[in-house]
Amino acid sequence: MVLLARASQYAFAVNAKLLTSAVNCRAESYLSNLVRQQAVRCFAAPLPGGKQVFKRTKPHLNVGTIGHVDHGKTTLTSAITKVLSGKKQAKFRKYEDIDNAPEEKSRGITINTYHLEYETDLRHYGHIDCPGHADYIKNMITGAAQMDGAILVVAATDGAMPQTREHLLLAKQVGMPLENIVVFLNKADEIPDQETLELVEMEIRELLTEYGFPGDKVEVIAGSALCAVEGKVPELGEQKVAKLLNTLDTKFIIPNRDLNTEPMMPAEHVYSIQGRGTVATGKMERGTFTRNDKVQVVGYGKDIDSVISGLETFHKTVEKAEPGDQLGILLRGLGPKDLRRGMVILPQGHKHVCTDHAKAQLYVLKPEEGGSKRPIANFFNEHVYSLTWDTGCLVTLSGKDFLMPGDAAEVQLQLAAPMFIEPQQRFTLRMEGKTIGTGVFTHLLPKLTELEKDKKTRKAAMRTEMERLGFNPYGEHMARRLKPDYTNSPKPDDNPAFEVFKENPITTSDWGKKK
Ligand SMILES: Nc1nc2c(ncn2[C@@H]2O[C@H](COP(=O)(O)OP(=O)(O)OP(=O)(O)O)[C@@H](O)[C@H]2O)c(=O)[nH]1
Repeated sequence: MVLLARASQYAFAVNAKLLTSAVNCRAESYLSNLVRQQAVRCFAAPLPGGKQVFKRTKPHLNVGTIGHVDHGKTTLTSAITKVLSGKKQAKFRKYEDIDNAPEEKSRGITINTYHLEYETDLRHYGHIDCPGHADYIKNMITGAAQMDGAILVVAATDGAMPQTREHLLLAKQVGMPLENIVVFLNKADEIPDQETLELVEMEIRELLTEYGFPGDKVEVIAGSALCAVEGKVPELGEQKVAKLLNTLDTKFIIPNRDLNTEPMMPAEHVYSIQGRGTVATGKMERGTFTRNDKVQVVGYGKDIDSVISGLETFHKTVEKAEPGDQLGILLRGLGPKDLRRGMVILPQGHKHVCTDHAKAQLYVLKPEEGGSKRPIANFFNEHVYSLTWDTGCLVTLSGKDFLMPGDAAEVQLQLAAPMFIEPQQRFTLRMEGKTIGTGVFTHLLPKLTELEKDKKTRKAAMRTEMERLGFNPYGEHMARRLKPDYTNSPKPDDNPAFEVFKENPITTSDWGKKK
């Protein structure tokens, strides 16, 4: 019996190690095969020695690289590990180790988020390298949901580009503290004159202020990630990366970590290990989990009971998972089809009720904020992103025919499935590859009835709306028909949704509290 337990312990330890390296890889189908193959091998030849235990010797913070495609996020991630590897505070990751999925290699872009750890003299960091390409914004959002702070990478050769703006908005939307941002003005090796660098810096500071960050106070570091990786021009490379790390250590605050509340972890990825169970990875939002805790996984209309049979962070066993930890939770008895990204792990006996219907305060972005020119009509179909989940949703308005870009209003969202929602939880609305609105859920409403969910009922409601208005408000031409008039657009001071984003961000400790 003891042997069996030992064997299974080894198997999980080794599987989990391989799994964590799998977590670090990015093509999921490729990975699940890899994990399965390796799992079989591990059972056959368990390695002696077990697993290292994660020791909390330094405060932990989750940071990540965000910014426009090709501005150098992955190169900077690699550069950080190179600089710290010299002090044995990180394992050096080459560029190819980070963008290692076949499609990433062939296209030369990041598609999935990549998680790694490093430490400085003062802190332990979980680092998430996010994709910059607009097509992979979903992965960026789930990656950003786990960050406590962001390194905005802007190529000095290009300046601010569309995803620089969109990532700033999304970073803010996930609720990271506003002071936890630093700008790395990359590719400074290609800019011969100081004046150009200063101009780009000014532009970025204005942009930060526009999005509600303290633009005049944020540290902007002009340097070159490539020089740091290649060990050239240290005053642009290594020294600037060291300065960046110093900023993370000294300027970034550690958000309030609430240990004494009901635990909650949204799953960012799900991996299955044949014969052992399923692992959900993600950031522990609040409370604590330990091995053998009885849990329930909720979301997408499911609630499934399980038991935590293993907890890991960055290849090491965790005895007690705490808020902020980037975890892999092995869930006993669950298959790969039981779980999916976006589901949330709660303790059994929790009081949370998932719903597919909620009231929210929505701000519709203007085109110059990265939004669309199209107004949002009643019964409009969009896609909503919150925590690590995303699903289709229908927007209903009250007392208004349309929401124009620049408008803020109370709306109701009818989701395609019951999801984990709490008052004050932030969300993003996207349509046709564009972020068109941001908001916060304010009230949970009772689940939709079968009649309300019925497609025919919804189509009939849209038809009635068209008849009432005397035209079709759902087509693309609406942007031409209803020209937004920004003279009536609420100013930041009287715009309640905008205010929500301006005020102090919600900390993890607020999330469990019912307002
Ligand atoms: N000259 C110069 N080139 C750089 C620098 N940093 C990165 N690059 C180059 O810029 C290109 C893009 O770099 P990546 O690190 O892949 O950019 P990214 O932002 O991670 O791209 P995505 O993840 O796909 O959004 C690569 O060819 C890098 O070698 C730098 O400091 N100077």
